[in-house]
Amino acid sequence: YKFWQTQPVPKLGEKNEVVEEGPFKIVDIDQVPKQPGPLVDGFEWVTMDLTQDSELKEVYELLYGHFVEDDHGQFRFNYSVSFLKWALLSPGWTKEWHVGVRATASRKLVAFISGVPVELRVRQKVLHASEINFLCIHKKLRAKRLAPVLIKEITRRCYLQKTWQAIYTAGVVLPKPVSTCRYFHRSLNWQKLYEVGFSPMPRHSTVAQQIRNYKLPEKTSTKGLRQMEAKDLDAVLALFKSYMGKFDMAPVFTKEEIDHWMLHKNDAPGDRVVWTYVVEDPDTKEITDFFSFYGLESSVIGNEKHNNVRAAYVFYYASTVGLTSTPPGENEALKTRLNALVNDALILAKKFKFDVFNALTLMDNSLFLEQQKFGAGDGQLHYYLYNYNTNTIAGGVNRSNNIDQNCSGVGMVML
Ligand SMILES: CCCCCCCCCCCCCC(=O)SCCNC(=O)CCNC(=O)[C@H](O)C(C)(C)COP(=O)(O)OP(=O)(O)OC[C@H]1O[C@@H](n2cnc3c(N)ncnc32)[C@H](O)[C@@H]1OP(=O)(O)O
Ligand SMILES: Cc1c(COc2ccc(F)c(F)c2F)oc2cccc(OCCCNCc3cccnc3)c12
Repeated sequence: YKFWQTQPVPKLGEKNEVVEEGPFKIVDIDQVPKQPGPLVDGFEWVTMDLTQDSELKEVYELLYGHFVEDDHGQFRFNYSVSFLKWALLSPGWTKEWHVGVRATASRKLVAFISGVPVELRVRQKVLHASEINFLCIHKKLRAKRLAPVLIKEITRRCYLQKTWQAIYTAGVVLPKPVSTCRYFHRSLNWQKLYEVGFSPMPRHSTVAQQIRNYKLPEKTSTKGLRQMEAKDLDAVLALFKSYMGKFDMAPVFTKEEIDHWMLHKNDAPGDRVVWTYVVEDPDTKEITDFFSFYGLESSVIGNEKHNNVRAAYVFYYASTVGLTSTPPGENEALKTRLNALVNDALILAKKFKFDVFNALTLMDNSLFLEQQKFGAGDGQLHYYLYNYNTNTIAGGVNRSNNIDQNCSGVGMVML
């Protein structure tokens, strides 16, 4: 960790004594360089303009070929252009935080890192932070210590905008996870997941038996369930605010952010990214629950029958049933309600042709994962905070990496 031990982050290995939470360092903005640091010869810094479809397409192509793969190099995320627009042009975005590296001669985009602003509550403190994602270096430029250069550059640009903290996730262990969640998957199209090599055939089972095991009803069952509309914004905002208050770490969204992150715009060009449903009590007309999921494809590398897997990911949700101080693990009403809602979400995701429904062990997900037939994945997602000393937050898994019914303190879903 030659680079990370120079950074304002906790050291790995330090025993977890309780700390007073706060920044590691107070930054003097006058000391922050006004210009980027040097890049290796033949390459130059660029600030992307992602309002230009041509530049958005360049980021898409870079990520399509060079972003996160699974350990066996079988799958690679395939973030769509409309997904990247949604993720990177969110309320308060600035082009300064869309950082690229181009080869000077060819103009080819060879590296990228991004940030978008988020008001992030960590226990009782709200941080004006940057959500860092899409760090990507072309495969031909790997292992040249370019990542620390990119990280230092986006740090400089965040500091110049008086943003002293950041949140980021990674599948790799770095100094030092604030929380760790585990991947879970619920098959929707078992045969395809088997054919792409994602789902193994359990011993003594058959394709027919597996398909039967994951069969879902045609219709949803929750009374009053319907797609979210603009008229629901205030109700969803209020419900989100009170539900998310129970987690140690969660975003504080404005109405504009609920609109952006939850509401699909029917006239938006390109493929749909987010699906949000509300439950309207037929009598009181009150919005008692909502849930959402986002769509993200993974390219299948080297499979003659399929080149994509369509995955839906659990996004945010809330239920009035969960607004009690009862510990979630003891809130049978919440467990019942969430299982009904997620079962409906599975039915809807299958209707929208998703092959798999993915979830982490964060929020109150451990209340439905087993009952809804999610299987544990071999991936883990580590959460990190930059320049903020934080006591560990429960990630919904225990020391032996199994579901912890006491749920999780993580209420921040990263894309
Ligand atoms: C206040 C504002 C602050 C803003 C910034 C907050 C921090 C943001 C931090 C970034 C959040 C990103 C969130 C996401 O997007 S996570 C997804 C990251 N992207 C990928 O996995 C895509 C495929 N992989 C690649 O493109 C490259 O392998 C990357 C770019 C990942 C590393 O390139 P490369 O393989 O050519 O290595 P190097 O020789 O240049 O550099 C080696 C150094 O880099 C450290 N490394 C390796 N992987 C990661 C990683 N995922 N996060 C942080 N650090 C990482 C590594 O420990 C070593 O440092 P040290 O061990 O010597 O110390
Ligand atoms: C990723 C991921 C998986 C792997 O999913 C599949 C991969 C290939 C398949 F064929 C398939 F069917 C999958 F379900 O299962 C998950 C379950 C829960 C959450 C998951 O990813 C959380 C979103 C991660 N964002 C990408 C990322 C990762 C690391 C750093 N920055 C961004 C995942």
